[in-house]
Amino acid sequence: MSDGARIIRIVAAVIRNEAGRSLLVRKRGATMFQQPGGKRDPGDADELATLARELREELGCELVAGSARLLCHCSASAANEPDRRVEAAVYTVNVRGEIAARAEIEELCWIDPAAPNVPVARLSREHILPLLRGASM
Ligand SMILES: Nc1nc2c([nH]c(=O)n2[C@H]2C[C@H](O)[C@@H](COP(=O)(O)OP(=O)(O)OP(=O)(O)O)O2)c(=O)[nH]1
Repeated sequence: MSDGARIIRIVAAVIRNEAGRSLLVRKRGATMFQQPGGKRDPGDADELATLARELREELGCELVAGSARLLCHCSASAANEPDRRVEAAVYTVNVRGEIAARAEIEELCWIDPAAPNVPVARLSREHILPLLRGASM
């Protein structure tokens, strides 16, 4: 596989509640929890359009316009495809509406970024959760 084919580009969301816990999702058939989000579709105007669409599809909630802040760009081996790397643009966002597992999402979990009590995919565990520790963004 060429280097380009090995890379999966995604846009990912950090959603936090009042207690500072962060929302992770587990897809059907997967064991690891990861950030809500996904790959850009050809019809998406930009990264935030991708994020808004994925949040609607996966969680049934709406991205609050103007709330997204770029947290980081990061990369790790992909959770569900070990021979590939995932490269992510990660945004902290506010959402509106009730959050519920939809489509291919089997389980939701609000974790303490400093002490997740579920198995967490590498991108989140190594790069994203460390940025959230002690911060109540
Ligand atoms: N969404 C998301 N994907 C992640 C994370 N960490 C990580 O390794 N991945 C991997 C899992 C998958 O191999 C790939 C993303 O694929 P995906 O299946 O979530 O994206 P998608 O919803 O757009 O895909 P698709 O079902 O439309 O094909 O990136 C993460 O925190 N969030």
